[in-house]
Amino acid sequence: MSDAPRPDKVFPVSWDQFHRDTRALTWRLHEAGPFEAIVCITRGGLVPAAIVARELNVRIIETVCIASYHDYKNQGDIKVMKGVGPEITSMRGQGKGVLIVDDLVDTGKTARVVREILPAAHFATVYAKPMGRPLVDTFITEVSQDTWIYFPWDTGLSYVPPIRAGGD
Ligand SMILES: O=P(O)(O)OC[C@H]1O[C@H](OP(=O)(O)OP(=O)(O)O)[C@H](O)[C@@H]1O
Ligand SMILES: Nc1nc2[nH]cnc2c(=O)[nH]1
Ligand SMILES: [Mg+2]
Repeated sequence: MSDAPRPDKVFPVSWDQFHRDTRALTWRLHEAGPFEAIVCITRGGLVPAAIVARELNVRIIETVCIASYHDYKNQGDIKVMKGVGPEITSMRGQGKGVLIVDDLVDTGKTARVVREILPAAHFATVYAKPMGRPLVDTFITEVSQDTWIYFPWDTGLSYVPPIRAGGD
């Protein structure tokens, strides 16, 4: 018996879908900008940040390194392992003109911590769950709170049994 997680609902996302969703996010951000710099929340924010930076032609990219989920669905204390550097903090107005990018917002705990660091920055995620949604300025797709999103970098192709077992 596999001890793989069995979530209530799952939302698997392919590379292709992730790229399309992030591009759609970027169209909205293009209207909300311009942005001088991107701060991505590692590690999940690295992938959308690369796509957004390419589309919006942003060359200054900083990381804020945060860990909270030790394993599937178990969130511990938020640990800021690396904050943002002086290139970002010395910018005018507490993050004005800075775009924060993450893959998703769930409970909003991570977003809250990063917003404290850069209160005037624009916060964008590709996906949002209801609890975290108020903390995000721009997102593309909302999923229910009891849904677990599987990103393409966390998954691989595998056999799926038919919906009706056996058959005759
Ligand atoms: O809204 P919250 O409940 O705080 O959850 C959202 C955060 O959880 C995930 O990161 P995680 O801490 O799992 O680290 P990772 O990005 O390195 O996978 C995700 O990438 C978000 O950053
Ligand atoms: N992969 C993934 N990480 C998360 N961290 C918090 N919520 C989620 C989720 O739904 N999927
Ligand atoms: Mg993350």
